[in-house]
Amino acid sequence: MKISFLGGGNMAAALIGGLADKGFAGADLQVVDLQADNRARLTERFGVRAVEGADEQWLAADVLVLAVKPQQMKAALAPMVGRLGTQLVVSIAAGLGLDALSRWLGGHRRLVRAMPNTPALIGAGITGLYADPTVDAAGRAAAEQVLSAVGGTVWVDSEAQIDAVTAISGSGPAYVFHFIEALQTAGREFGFDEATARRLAVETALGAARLAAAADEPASVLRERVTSKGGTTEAALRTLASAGWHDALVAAARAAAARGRELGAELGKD
Ligand SMILES: NC(=O)C1=CN([C@@H]2O[C@H](COP(=O)(O)OP(=O)(O)OC[C@H]3O[C@@H](n4cnc5c(N)ncnc54)[C@H](O)[C@@H]3O)[C@@H](O)[C@H]2O)C=CC1
Ligand SMILES: O=C(O)[C@@H]1CCC=N1
Repeated sequence: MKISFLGGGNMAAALIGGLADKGFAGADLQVVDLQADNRARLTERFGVRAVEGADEQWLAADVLVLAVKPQQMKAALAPMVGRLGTQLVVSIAAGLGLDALSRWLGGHRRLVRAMPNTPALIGAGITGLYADPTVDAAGRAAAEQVLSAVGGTVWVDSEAQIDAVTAISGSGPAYVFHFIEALQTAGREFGFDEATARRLAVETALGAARLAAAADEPASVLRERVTSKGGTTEAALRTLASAGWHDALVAAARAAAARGRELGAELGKD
């Protein structure tokens, strides 16, 4: 399978790194990026061909991955109109709907929306996928193969659910990093040096996430098991409850989903 990337930024580099780890040869991967330094970095690291604009060789791939920012997408797709054949096009852009992408590609419908996340950089991503109903099983399998190079994959039942995936796992690493930042702040306040505060916070997040992944019980049961009656955790959780922490996170995810829909509506009307 030959894969070409439109945009060679953070997410494209993570995907290319994952594919290289899975045994994809540099010769089967290509990138278009406007920035010379991004092109040079990707060629040097992974041996991929990187060009400034979509030429025939770049287009002659089985899968084209759209990895530019949503605001850059329409202009980036314009040079491709009328030049696509049977390629599967996989967009990882937040918000942008299949109808807008298809229109900007001159009516191409062999399209999949995917929403990965930055842990893809270390092969620990999770990606939501939704295919245009016209995409066949082979097309779905190809999209899944690309994204599973960097972690798990989940197919969703409706396109709207891609905005929900964006809100939970696409943006989610930022919520977790914020949580780590807060625990680190507390660690520093207690007098630990930066490295120790960081280690205590990060290992806690990592260990708890691994335990949650391995356990049969829901997270609520695992939480209760940490919480001794009249103990320290109870005091901490009472403070979180009075600060509305749980509801704030749910509201944050709702805001992310709403922003995804808004981006789609704003940009997709062109
Ligand atoms: N950063 C994240 O956590 C996630 C991002 N996404 C989506 O991935 C997409 C890419 O995001 P990042 O990699 O973070 O952005 P980025 O800004 O790192 O990469 C975009 C790249 O596209 C290039 N570019 C811009 N216009 C171009 C054009 N007309 N032709 C060719 N190349 C062009 C830029 O030079 C840049 O290198 C976005 O649509 C975003 O919504 C999806 C999941 C997670
Ligand atoms: O913030 C964003 O719009 C992108 C999509 C998911 C994560 N980052």
